[in-house]
Amino acid sequence: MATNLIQILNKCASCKLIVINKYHSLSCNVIFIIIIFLRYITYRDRCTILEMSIFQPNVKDSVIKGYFLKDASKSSATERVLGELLRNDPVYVCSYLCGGEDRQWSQHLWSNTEDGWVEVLEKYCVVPAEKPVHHPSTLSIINYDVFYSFEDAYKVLQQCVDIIPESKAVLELVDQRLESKEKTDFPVIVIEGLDATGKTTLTESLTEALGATLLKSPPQCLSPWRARFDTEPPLIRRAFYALGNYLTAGQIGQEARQAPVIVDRYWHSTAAYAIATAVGGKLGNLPQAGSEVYGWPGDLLRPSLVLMLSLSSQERMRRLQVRGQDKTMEEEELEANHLFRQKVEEAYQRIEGPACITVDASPSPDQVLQQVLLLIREKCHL
Ligand SMILES: Nc1ncnc2c1ncn2[C@@H]1O[C@H](COP(=O)(O)OP(=O)(O)OP(=O)(O)O)[C@@H](O)[C@H]1O
Ligand SMILES: Nc1ccn([C@H]2C[C@H](O)[C@@H](COP(=O)(O)O)O2)c(=O)n1
Repeated sequence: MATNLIQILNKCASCKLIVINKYHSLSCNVIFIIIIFLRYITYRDRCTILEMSIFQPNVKDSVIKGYFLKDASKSSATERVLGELLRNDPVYVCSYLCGGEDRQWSQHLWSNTEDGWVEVLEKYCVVPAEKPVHHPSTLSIINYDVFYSFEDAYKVLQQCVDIIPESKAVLELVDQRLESKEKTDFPVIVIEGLDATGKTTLTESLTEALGATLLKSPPQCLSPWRARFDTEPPLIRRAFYALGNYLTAGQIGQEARQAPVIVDRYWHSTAAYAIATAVGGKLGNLPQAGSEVYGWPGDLLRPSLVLMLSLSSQERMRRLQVRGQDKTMEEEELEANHLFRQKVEEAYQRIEGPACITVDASPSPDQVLQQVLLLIREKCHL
């Protein structure tokens, strides 16, 4: 990362300013103001803004997300206005200067005093560093992209009530959720997979074949708010889906007293999409198999069996075209980004407690059904 910073700095010609803010700790209002302001000055003064993170190599939760602002103007207006905006908020502000005979870059920390932002005397040299073992995006997945307890996801939506009024309605529904026991009387079978792999087709035929109850995550009762939360940043969006799983878990607990339950998407989807989105770049950047990010939340009902439908990308694309429905943003991303699709599938396969079993979804609907019924009979003794 330090190398990246140096590469960026070396392309800079004059004094630069970096604003790093900790997304978790800043109120969303402040973040929006900063973004609007940055867009405004970018437009006016030809500043460049890059998303940026700082982190200690291989140290968990050390990633701090922020912005790198490359300010081409000679005036100090940018610093002044930013100083005003950030007066009362816990942000780190640093500037980078290139100087001396060796033209070395140095980092200068800024401090928020009664007289405004002032540079502290201490300064640090910017030097290249070894490539870290863990990709920085994997150091802050927990409780930012993936939530491992009801409480952690709930807290996020609670903090959003002022800026996203819909959160209140979601929290009210979640407050009335049914409690689920650890063990269910009848088997609970989850069907997972990328879009258009045949989940709806299979879950419907399975439900009929087994005389089961069909449930979904997120559950139907969250539908009015789903599109709203889909436009939010990952922290909020993923907390919404995490809470959806707890609502579905309550329904599973209730329904599995009377009959087997089939579930169309559950925790594997929530975690796999979130991890694949959070991890930038290549497949190898995913946290290694066995990492705690692939663990199951301790307080979420565990299904008896999780099956992941897998298809070649050509056949999946063909089915998407035949279906011809509107695509969600993430579906579009899947089409455009083969790498992302691979990362989602790989993350699915690494999730544990229970792990998913991959099913070849390319045969005819009836053949897939028969194959899955065999697996269910073998694993769940149904
Ligand atoms: N085994 C199959 N062989 C051929 N076509 C199939 C098969 N299963 C489903 N399809 C077709 O592929 C399309 C996508 O299937 P389906 O809607 O069941 O997928 P899905 O995984 O539920 O998608 P999404 O997650 O986007 O809702 C549909 O047009 C469906 O009729
Ligand atoms: N339990 C779930 C279900 C869905 N999601 C997210 C992951 C994708 O962004 C999208 C896919 O859903 P679909 O378009 O197939 O309805 O929803 C999740 O995070 N958790």
